[in-house]
Amino acid sequence: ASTWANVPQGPPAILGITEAFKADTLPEKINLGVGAYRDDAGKPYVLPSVRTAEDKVIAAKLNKEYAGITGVPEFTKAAAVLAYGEGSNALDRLVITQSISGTGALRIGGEFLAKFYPGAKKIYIPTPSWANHGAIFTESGLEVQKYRYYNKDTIGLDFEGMVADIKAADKGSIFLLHACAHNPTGIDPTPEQWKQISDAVKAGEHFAFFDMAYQGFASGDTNKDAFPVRLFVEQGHNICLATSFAKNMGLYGERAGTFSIVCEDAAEKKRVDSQIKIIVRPLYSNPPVHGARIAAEILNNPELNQQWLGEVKGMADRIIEMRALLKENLEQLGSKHDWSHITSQIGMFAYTGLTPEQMTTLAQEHSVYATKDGRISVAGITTGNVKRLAKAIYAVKG
Ligand SMILES: Cc1ncc(COP(=O)(O)O)c(CN[C@](O)(C(=O)O)[C@@H](O)C(=O)O)c1O
Repeated sequence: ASTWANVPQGPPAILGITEAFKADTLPEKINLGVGAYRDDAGKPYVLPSVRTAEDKVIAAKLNKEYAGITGVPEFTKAAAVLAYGEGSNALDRLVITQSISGTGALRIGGEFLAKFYPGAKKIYIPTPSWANHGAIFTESGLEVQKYRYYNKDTIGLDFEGMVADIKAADKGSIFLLHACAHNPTGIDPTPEQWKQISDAVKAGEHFAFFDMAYQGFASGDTNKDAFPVRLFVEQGHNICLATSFAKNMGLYGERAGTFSIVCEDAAEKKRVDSQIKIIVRPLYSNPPVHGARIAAEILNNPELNQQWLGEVKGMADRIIEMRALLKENLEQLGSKHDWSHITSQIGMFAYTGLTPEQMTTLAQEHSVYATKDGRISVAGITTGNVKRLAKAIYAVKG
C-alpha cells in the first residue's frame, strides 16, 4: 500500500467559503466569508502609508540576512509601545518576539504556557471564539475549555455568564480574552464591564492571555482599542499578548505580528526571554523581515504613523457606515426584526443571528457566502451590494 494510505480526508477550513464563492458564476455574488478588508469597490486595499513605507524600505537597499530569533528589533520595540502605550510600566519588563502574524503569536503563547504554566495546562476561550483558537491551543498541548460569552437571545454579551464562569473556574486558570472586535460576534465588553472582568480574573488568581488582532481597526483609535490590555496591566495582571498587523496595516500575507509576556522584573524577563527563544528556534528559527520592516517604518516615522492612523480610521469608518446602511436597508424593506446588533457590534464582523440553514439558503439561493455560524464580514459589504444583501437577508429571515 502507499505510504499515505492511512491519511484521512480532513474537513474543509474556513477558506472553503471562498472556493464556493469562486465557483458561483452569478456576477452579483457576494463574499462575506474571510476576515479581510475590502474597499467600496470590493477590492483588497493596500494602505498608501504601507506603499510609502515599502518604497522607503526598498530604497534603503538593506541586506537579506537572517533576523534574530525574536525578529526585527525596530519592529518589536515600536509594536510594544503601540500595544501597551507610551510610558507603560510593562515596557521595561516585557519579553517580546516577532511572530508569524497573530496566529504565530498565539501558537508561541500556547507552547510557552503548555511548557511552563505552573497551574493546570488548560485555557478557557469564549463561546464562540475565532475558529482557529481551539486548534492552535490544542496543538500547543493545552486542554481547551469554554467560558460563556454570547447571549443568542439578546444577540449581545452574556456578561453575567462570562463573569460567573471566570469566578467558577479553578484558581489560577488561563483565560483567552479578545482585546477588541470580538471574532465572530463583533460584541465587546464596555470599559466598565472590563473593570469587573479584571476584578474577577484577579479574584480567581487567573492568568489573562489577550488576543489583539484588530487594534485600531475596531474603533479607528489604537489607544481606545487597546483599553482592556492597558487596564489589566495597570491593575497588576502580568498578561501575555498576541498582536497582528494583518488587518490594521493590511499586511495579511506579510505575516507581521508579536507575542509578548509582561514579567515581574528584569531577572524574570531574562529567564523568560531565553525560553521563548528556545521555543521559536526549532519552530521556524527566525521570522520574515519584509513585513516587519514596513511596519517598523510606519511606527517609527511620526509623519507616516499619523498617515497610517488616518487610514486605519478610514477602514473602521467605512465598516461602521456599511453596518448602518445594512440596518437601514433591512428596515426600509419592512423587516420587523430588531437589527440594532448590526450597528452596536464593532470590528470586521457582524453576528447576524441567522441560523446555519438560513446561511445555506443565502449561499444557495442568493449567492451570498459567509460562515454557517451567521458571521458576516462587514468589510465585504459595499454601497454597490448592500441593497441586494439586505433583500437576500430579508427574503431568508423576514
Ligand atoms: C481573533 C483573531 N485572532 C487572530 C487572527 C489571526 O490572524 P493573522 O494570523 O492573519 O494575524 C485572526 C484572523 N481571523 C480571520 O480574519 C477570520 O476570522 O476571517 C482570518 O484571517 C482567518 O485566518 O480566519 C482573528 O480573527
